[in-house]
Amino acid sequence: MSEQAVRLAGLCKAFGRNQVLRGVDLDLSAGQVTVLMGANGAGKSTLVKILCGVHAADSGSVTLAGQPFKPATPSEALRAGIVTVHQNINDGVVPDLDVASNLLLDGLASGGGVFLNGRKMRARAREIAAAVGLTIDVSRPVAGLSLADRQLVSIARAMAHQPRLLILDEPTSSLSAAEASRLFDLIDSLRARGVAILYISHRMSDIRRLADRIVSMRDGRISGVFEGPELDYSGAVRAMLGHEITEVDITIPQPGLPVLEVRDLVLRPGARPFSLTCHANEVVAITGLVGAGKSEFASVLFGTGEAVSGEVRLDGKPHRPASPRAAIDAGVFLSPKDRPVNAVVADFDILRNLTLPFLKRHSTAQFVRGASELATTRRMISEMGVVCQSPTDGIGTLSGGNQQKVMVARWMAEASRLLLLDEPFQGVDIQARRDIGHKIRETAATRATIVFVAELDEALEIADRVLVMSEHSIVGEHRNENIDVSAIMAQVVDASLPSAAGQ
Ligand SMILES: Nc1ncnc2c1ncn2[C@@H]1O[C@H](COP(=O)(O)OP(=O)(O)OP(=O)(O)O)[C@@H](O)[C@H]1O
Repeated sequence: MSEQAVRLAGLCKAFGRNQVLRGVDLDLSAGQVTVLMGANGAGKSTLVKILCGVHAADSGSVTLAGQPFKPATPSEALRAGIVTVHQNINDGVVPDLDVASNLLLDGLASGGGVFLNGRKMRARAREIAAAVGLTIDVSRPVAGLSLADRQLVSIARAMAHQPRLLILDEPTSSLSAAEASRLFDLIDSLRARGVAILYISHRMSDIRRLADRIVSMRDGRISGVFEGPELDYSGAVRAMLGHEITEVDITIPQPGLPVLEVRDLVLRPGARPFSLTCHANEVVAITGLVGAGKSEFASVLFGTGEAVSGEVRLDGKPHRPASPRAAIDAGVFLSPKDRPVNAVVADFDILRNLTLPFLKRHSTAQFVRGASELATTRRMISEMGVVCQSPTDGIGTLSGGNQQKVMVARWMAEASRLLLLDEPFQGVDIQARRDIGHKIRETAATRATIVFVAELDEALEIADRVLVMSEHSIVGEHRNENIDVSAIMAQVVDASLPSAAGQ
């Protein structure tokens, strides 16, 4: 039996009238990875925020190595050895500072600052970065880094401490497969050194790779604990949902008329030209590695990027939007990836966030506009299963996954010709993924052509066709019937292989 590092007993927490934690009892052991699973809004991040000193519990207790533990601030928790990598990436870094300052910040703040000059600081920062396998110019400002690199900086920063408990809240959602695998190796080595690890994720592949034990949470309570040599993954999912997962029904329709026609498009100098056609009522997925050019393609269609050459037509007419506004007016909508950074307006409520792009379309009379916005918002909250108290809740009071649902819903509330969804399943739980998948198919069947960017397993769950992108070009196209997954995987990693099906 491993040594018990942290014990939570009867933890309760409410925000106003919203009782979020309802008596959580949980033990975390040294040298063990406990995966915490729970639907969006179940209370996972709130639990984490109590452990790391962001929130205080209303009642209940935490014991750390046998001693009562009630951190009043995040730095107090950090000094006690509780290291947290948060879901919202900006919680773990200071974007205005450079990488070196971010990596050394906690030492400096706690009086451990012995770094007299910039050269020594940078050398120490490089050491910290190298310890987690991060190779990056440490004098670069964090604000200019990709989300994945920012996350690695926040992880490296956390590793600079001697963690007793390491908490990772959905750490892989914006990492490439190679970056995620590096993180998993790191977790393995920390586990071997006796660190207790609490890992929160909606990704089954992460869970299967890492879990020694799975704890399911539902409605603010622990609803199941699964351990032993054979972990019961389906049992854990059932315990977190309270029911079986409902699957998306895909009946692939005969393609309608062409809506989007792309001819000999070159996304970057030197990239291979590609062509494709997407038809009315079709659901098309694009999959590929991080950096393959999927988001760049979407940005060309949405007027935020430009191709080197080639032609795009929408309903037979040339489509070269000079701005997102021009794209929206032509009926092309884009829900960008990394929505916490790229889309959420933190100061607005759900209603304003949801209706923001369409303010002009709602009636000009103030009271009518209010009523129609409210009705749309209520409908989307219900259809997407957003867990909230009211449409006028501040967006920041929603759980991460529920914010994501609102941002995807934003673009499904109005009719479009072509709806582009970049990573619509980032941060959402397994049932929400099916619900959004269902909504995508329903929207396509009634009023749009949908092109979405996703992981292969997500693509196969809901798309009519799967396109593979590599090195800024489409290298494979597969109708989602009797699909050969290994052939797609080969194309994902090797652009030189021939396409399994022609255009
Ligand atoms: N600062 C806050 N003010 C008000 N309500 C909040 C606040 N933070 C969280 N909540 C509410 O607490 C509930 C649980 O949110 P929490 O972020 O803990 O969920 P979660 O399980 O981490 O979900 P996800 O998988 O979506 O990240 C939600 O209903 C959310 O609206």
